[in-house]
Amino acid sequence: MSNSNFSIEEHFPDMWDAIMHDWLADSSSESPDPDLPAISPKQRSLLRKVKPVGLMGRIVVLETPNRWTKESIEQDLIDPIKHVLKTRLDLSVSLAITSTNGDSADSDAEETTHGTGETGRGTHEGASIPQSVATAEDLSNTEVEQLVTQAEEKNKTTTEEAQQRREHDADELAGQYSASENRIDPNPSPTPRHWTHKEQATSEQTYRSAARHSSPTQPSSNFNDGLDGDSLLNKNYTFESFVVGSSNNFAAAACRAVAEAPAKAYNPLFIWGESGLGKTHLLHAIGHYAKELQPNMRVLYVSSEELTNDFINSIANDTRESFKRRYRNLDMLIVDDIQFLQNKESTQEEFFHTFNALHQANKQIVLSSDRPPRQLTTLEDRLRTRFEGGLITDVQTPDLETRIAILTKKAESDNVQLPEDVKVLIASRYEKSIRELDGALIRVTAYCALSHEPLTVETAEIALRDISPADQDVEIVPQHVIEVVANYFNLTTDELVGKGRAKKFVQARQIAMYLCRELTDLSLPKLGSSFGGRDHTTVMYAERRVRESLSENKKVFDQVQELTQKIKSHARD
Ligand SMILES: Nc1ncnc2c1ncn2[C@@H]1O[C@H](COP(=O)(O)OP(=O)(O)OP(=O)(O)O)[C@@H](O)[C@H]1O
Repeated sequence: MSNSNFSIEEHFPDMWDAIMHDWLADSSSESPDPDLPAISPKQRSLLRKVKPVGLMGRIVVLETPNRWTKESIEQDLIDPIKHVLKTRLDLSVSLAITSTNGDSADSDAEETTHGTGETGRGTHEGASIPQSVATAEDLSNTEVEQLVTQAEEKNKTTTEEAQQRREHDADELAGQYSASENRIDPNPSPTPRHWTHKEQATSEQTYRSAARHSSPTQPSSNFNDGLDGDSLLNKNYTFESFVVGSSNNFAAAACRAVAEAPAKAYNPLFIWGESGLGKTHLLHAIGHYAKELQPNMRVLYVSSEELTNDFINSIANDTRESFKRRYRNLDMLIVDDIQFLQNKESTQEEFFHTFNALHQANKQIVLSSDRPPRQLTTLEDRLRTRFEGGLITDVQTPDLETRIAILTKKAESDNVQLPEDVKVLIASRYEKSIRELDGALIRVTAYCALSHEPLTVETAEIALRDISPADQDVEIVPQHVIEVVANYFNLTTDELVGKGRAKKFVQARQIAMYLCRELTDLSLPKLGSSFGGRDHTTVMYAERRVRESLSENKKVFDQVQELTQKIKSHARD
């Protein structure tokens, strides 16, 4: 098999991570994909505990931390998981679930179903495993255990191979893939699915995406966008990956101090600054570093939106006590984007008590916002005063040198060879937000990979033409974007911003949200309200989804480029 062939088995753990991540994000979004089954909070928490061991033939081998989780998944989630894998990978599979604490033997399969003729038997790479089974129950316990061993062995080998390949593959760019029996989608649909994009991706890009989910040398173990266990910390956001410059050195130093001496240095620590300047990154970095220094530390990162949802659910499900336990039995509580608590009175009330309980117990609290506490005018005074009681620090727009350093770091971590002059070009154009800087880097590398062009200033110019700040004197408002995108996809503007969940609406809507985020300066909540009063998290989700597709799918890339041009000329008219 050529190095550039795409094998589902080889990439299965990463694909599982990405698919589950999407499913979870989708299930809490306001306009969930109708193709994905709805899941309850309990099912979400169960899914988070599943580790993909591998894909063996048509059997997906999954590991759970204990028997209870395993049994609950078998009871509640087998069919939804199969459905999602079928939808996303066009793969009909059965699931073999095990638990790590050795109790799988008494909880899994029905020995009696064996040899009935219903269950096909075959060999896979010399090992005796079932080829087609209707459900996980068709497997015996011994077979499940065998599968786990085989899948782990296989993972080990493919991970090593992948690592070697990556070292040689930097120049194997888009298009150099060929058909194989393991191709994901032999009949690509007119609207490509996420993993169809992967087929088109370069081996380098495949790993770029994989690297975002797992360490390059380790099999992936967790799907939540690289989220780390119960703390919900994103593994990519560490101090090591954070570039310190004059715009953020005070904030970064305060964050380190808090991680090194929680509840001693500054409590609470309040970080504020405009969108895309690294607040969230720093919050996660504090959590990681604190846990590195004190592994038993109980750290929790939540956005204020999640905090609000948790609180509302605790009322709806009558689980106030467990809410309190979750938030008060912590050593460090990190709450992002606290400005979204404004106008949410009961959540503010509850948070006030949580804050007091933690503070009095000498536990660390870290908060972020898009503005300083005194400008959180609709927040209750007593909360604002609490926030002002610790250290307040801000992050500012980075200078050119820092922006170049950030690009260098990002390119390195994505295994992209970025020439110095291209770095300077991008860094000197995108000054206001590091998210924008990253977006520009993605457009440039995606353009070169997808069009087989070398990465040069000339190709970067072409890739960035439509988002060049030279055009930023044109004022674009969401209505421009909505009209142009609706027209482009043959929809009415009402359909575009409406509640329709058919794929054609959802995809066009997500692209429109992405373009609004890129081409306007409006805040997430404002954009949410431009799209039929949706929540800001829906816009965030749409943005992430389109960003991912952009670097992996030529069709989406071209659509976004073309639409950008059309929107700008529409705004000029
Ligand atoms: N100094 C930095 N070094 C490396 N990457 C950075 C730095 N600052 C920001 N980033 C990256 O820029 C992107 C946006 O940063 P982040 O999400 O932390 O911004 P934010 O200030 O929380 O924005 P928002 O208020 O919109 O949530 C992330 O991918 C982050 O890793």
